[in-house]
Amino acid sequence: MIRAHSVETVRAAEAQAMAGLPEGELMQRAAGGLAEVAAARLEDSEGSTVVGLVGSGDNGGDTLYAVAELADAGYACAVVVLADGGRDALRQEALETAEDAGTIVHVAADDEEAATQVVAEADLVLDGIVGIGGRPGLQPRAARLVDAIDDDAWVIAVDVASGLDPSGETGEDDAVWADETVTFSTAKPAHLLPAGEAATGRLTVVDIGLDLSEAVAAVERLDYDDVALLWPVPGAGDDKYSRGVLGVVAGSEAYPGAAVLTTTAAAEAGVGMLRYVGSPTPVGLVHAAVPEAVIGTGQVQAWAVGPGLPAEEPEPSGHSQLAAARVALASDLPVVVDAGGLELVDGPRPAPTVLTPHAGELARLLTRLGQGSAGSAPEVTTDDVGADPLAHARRLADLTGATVLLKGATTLVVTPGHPVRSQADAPPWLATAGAGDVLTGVIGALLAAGLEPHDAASLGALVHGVAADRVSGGGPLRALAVAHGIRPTVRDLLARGRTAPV
Ligand SMILES: NC(=O)C1=CN([C@@H]2O[C@H](COP(=O)(O)OP(=O)(O)OC[C@H]3O[C@@H](n4cnc5c(N)ncnc54)[C@H](O)[C@@H]3O)[C@@H](O)[C@H]2O)[C@@H](O)CC1
Ligand SMILES: Nc1ncnc2c1ncn2[C@@H]1O[C@H](COP(=O)(O)OP(=O)(O)O)[C@@H](O)[C@H]1O
Ligand SMILES: [K+]
Repeated sequence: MIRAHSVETVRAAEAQAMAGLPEGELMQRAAGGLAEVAAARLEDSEGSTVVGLVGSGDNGGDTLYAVAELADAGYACAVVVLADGGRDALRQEALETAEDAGTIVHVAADDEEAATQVVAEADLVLDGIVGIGGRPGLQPRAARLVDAIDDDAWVIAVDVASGLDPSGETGEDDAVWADETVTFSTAKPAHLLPAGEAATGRLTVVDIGLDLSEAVAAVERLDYDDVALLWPVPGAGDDKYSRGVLGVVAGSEAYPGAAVLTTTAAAEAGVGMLRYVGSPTPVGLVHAAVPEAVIGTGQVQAWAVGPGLPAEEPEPSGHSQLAAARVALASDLPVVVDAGGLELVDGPRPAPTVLTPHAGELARLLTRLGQGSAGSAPEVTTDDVGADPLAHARRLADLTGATVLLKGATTLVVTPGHPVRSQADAPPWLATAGAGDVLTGVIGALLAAGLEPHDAASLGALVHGVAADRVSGGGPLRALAVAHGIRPTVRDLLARGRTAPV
């Protein structure tokens, strides 16, 4: 699992570590790790020129010491001082170390043209303008210099791409767009959340010896090795009932295919048994596509409700299905709710619940629930959710007490009282009709097996994304192929856990 810690948590761990170390030791470790990564990238690209953009804080200090090491190693190095107050605003010791190693120093406020030219010619740029002490956005001069960076240069953000909100709460267009971020001891929330992830680029964590083992993470991301830890694997004493029965209420006369996608995905995820509740057309399709499924209601351990259910009043043949959906939602069993099922959600349920909206569904649901309780709450639009996905997912989680899985390129899983999980495993090809129905089936299978909603949702998102990536192989995919990709994906990810890491 990749963990990101808040700025406050990192600063506390830093203070604790500093108490037992000589002054400046952490910065030396950070600079050493940074220089090592930078040298490796220069070697790979056969680059020779380095420019450090240096702000007034410790992020600039890291950068100056790293540039000094690179200059010592023979690279042609310069720094551009962006701090208000020029050279005087910097740590003099760090600046002198860089200069003594042969680094050329430009002060942007004194000669912006010369600074711009040296930036434009660099093969590798170290962004040390601001780190975790940064406020969102770049000052105009910094923005102009960042604009001058050559498209072919390799841009390494030191700790956090300058201009981002380190907490990843607010998005910011005016930021350094890094190819890679070298961060220290732990990721920061901006690295894993939609607001900062794209500007972060590849994330490299350099250990500088901060102890965060007891610290609560702000954001988590499951990785491949977590599958073997979390996936429900049957034992010799299990039978189909003990492994978990999933009831699926999905598909309709209008959208019969959703029933096939959801049940196929649940079957591929290895559910103990499947019950399917629907009207005649989807029943016929499920019979043909998933002969393992038993038709009709019965005892289950969890429900998957909603893919392909009409949001409006169903055709007469769908009335008993709609009633089954309402019974499932009113039950004390775990339920994953998607698509049309979300229209039936009117507040907290007293049982484990996963709600899986995309941005538009989340906007509609928040508008409805907000207006239901306050009477005059403003409408929430899809654009509002897109601009601040995490805050809106949190709002629905707070209103319902449920786990909210907000779908997108980065899928967020928000459960009150837990660190946010953020999964970015899928290729953009997954943005295709029916892909969400597959996800619902996988999460339903995991709930039926007894996983907590937070784990079921995030593990489901991971496996769904990895399956899509395999099926795509860089090209188009269809939702049914993703459903059929779940089984080999889980098999291979489980096998990873049984062998040495590769
Ligand atoms: N906390 C830690 O554990 C460690 C931190 N280190 C480094 O120290 C950094 C944090 O250093 P600081 O606390 O000095 O903070 P920063 O270096 O991130 O920046 C703070 C300075 O930048 C100014 N500033 C903030 N936002 C700005 C903006 N948008 N435009 C222009 N100026 C802005 C502030 O007024 C302040 O003077 C980390 O990111 C990391 O690079 C490392 O040296 C080693 C260990
Ligand atoms: N740009 C993207 N990159 C990767 N995955 C994406 C992207 N956009 C959407 N997805 C994923 O594709 C799926 C789409 O689901 P959904 O919107 O519910 O479609 P449908 O309702 O047609 O099944 C979700 O799992 C979502 O996270
Ligand atoms: K930075």
